[in-house]
Amino acid sequence: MKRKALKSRNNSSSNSNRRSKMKGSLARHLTIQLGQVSFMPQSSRFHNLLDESEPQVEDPHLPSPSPLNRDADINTDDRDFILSQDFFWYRFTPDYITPDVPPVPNSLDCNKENIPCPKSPEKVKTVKRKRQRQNGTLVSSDLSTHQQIAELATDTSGADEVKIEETIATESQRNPSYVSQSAVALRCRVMPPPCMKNPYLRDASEIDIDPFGNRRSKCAGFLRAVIGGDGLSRYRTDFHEIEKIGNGNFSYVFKVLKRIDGCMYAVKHSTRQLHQDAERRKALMEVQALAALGSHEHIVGYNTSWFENEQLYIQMELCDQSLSFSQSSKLFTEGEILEAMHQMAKALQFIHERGIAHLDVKPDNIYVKNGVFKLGDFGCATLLDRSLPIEEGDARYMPQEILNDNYDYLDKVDIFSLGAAMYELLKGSTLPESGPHFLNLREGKLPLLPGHSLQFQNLLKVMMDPDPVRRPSAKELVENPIFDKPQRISKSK
Ligand SMILES: Nc1ncnc2c1ncn2[C@@H]1O[C@H](COP(=O)(O)OP(=O)(O)OP(=O)(O)O)[C@@H](O)[C@H]1O
Ligand SMILES: [Mg+2]
Repeated sequence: MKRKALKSRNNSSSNSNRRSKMKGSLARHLTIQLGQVSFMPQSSRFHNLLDESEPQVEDPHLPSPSPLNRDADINTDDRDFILSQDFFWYRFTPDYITPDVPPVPNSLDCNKENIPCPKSPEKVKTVKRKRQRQNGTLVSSDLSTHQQIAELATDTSGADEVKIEETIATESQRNPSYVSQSAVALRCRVMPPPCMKNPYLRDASEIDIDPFGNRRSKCAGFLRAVIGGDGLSRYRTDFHEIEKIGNGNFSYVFKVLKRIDGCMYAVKHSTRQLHQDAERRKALMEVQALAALGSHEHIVGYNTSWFENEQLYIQMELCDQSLSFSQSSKLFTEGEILEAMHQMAKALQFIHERGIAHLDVKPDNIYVKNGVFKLGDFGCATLLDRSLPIEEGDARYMPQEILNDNYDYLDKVDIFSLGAAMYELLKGSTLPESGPHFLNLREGKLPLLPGHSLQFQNLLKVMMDPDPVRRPSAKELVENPIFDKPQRISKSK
């Protein structure tokens, strides 16, 4: 093991030559390993870091440098360099750190049995210390020769203390096939890139955030937040969090700006860590259902999902609000409710035709976006053929047969729930969770709602029939003549 400290830039000429050689080697190596790397001429301590973290001996496995790289060698000899932030950004995001692919063997190599397999990088012990800067030179008295030292903080003018990070690396971590551990640690300290403005969005300029604010003033907060279980956060890396827009029994939902495309999304993540495999598999069913369904106008759009810190994150289309009373400041008109019901019936027809039941249809899980209704929260979705576990949704919207563990007509469970949800919206107050009114609703006894059309109420009554067979299918519902006449959809009641 060997110990190195950051060097000042006034090195002897022999050191300088050695460094130049190393830079050439490094440039070639990084170009090969990481693809396109942009070099920006600039004096920087990043350069020193890279000097220190790379091997000094050229790797015989590496292909010869391309003419382009040779040029880079020649042109870079006399200068200091900083790898652009994009380099760290795109290449050192943890999700993208993969062992370097060993050189592709040609036909002559096929018989070689001892081509080394890439090993996973070992964990490094990281120690943070504060060091005194004296006359512009770092004091490094207490470091062993086996430690690599990287100066990680920007030296702000006038500051006489800088944070440095000492990464204690074993020789095996210095395998040139990998992104160096120091660089990965450095990635933790690099600020997020600015949020991009999407020029194709007509109202992009109205985004009410300072896209660079995160870099200017909240860096410290970001750094603290970003360091999770594995030290890095895909959520923080890829998204700028705007605000919390909802929370269910199991999840928080945030409005976020995706940095790379400049668009707004909703990201939902589980409230607690999912330690057990079974829990994770259960949680995954939601995204698997969404992904299998694909895109539909009346189903919330799904983008991607990932596990982070033992929580499942789901990126999806951002909607304006849900139909729950807690979120909407106004009561809905009968025309709006009819329209919502028609659109939800189309969503149910779509998912039932694909053999899936939602099992948690309720106003909280129906979202509105630009006047279009969308079914969301597929956390209870299951297969109609009962080949998957069944977890019933909110009891207020469940029919009697589900409460009796009869799962023969799961598609009709959704029809009952939709009827109950629409009845609730028409009535203007939440349905009971138990008691006589709860039982009456399950026996088909719906108190009449004065001021609303009988035709609509009769339809709700048949949707909530105690006998699932007598309830209409989603397809029949979509084709009900009640939706034929042009609906007057007033904005508010
Ligand atoms: N894509 C979205 N766009 C806008 N708001 C959303 C979106 N997804 C969820 N929400 C809001 O977050 C709330 C909670 O989301 P969701 O219902 O998916 O979480 P949950 O924990 O599974 O809920 P539940 O308690 O119903 O099981 C929703 O009621 C809605 O208000
Ligand atoms: Mg929900």
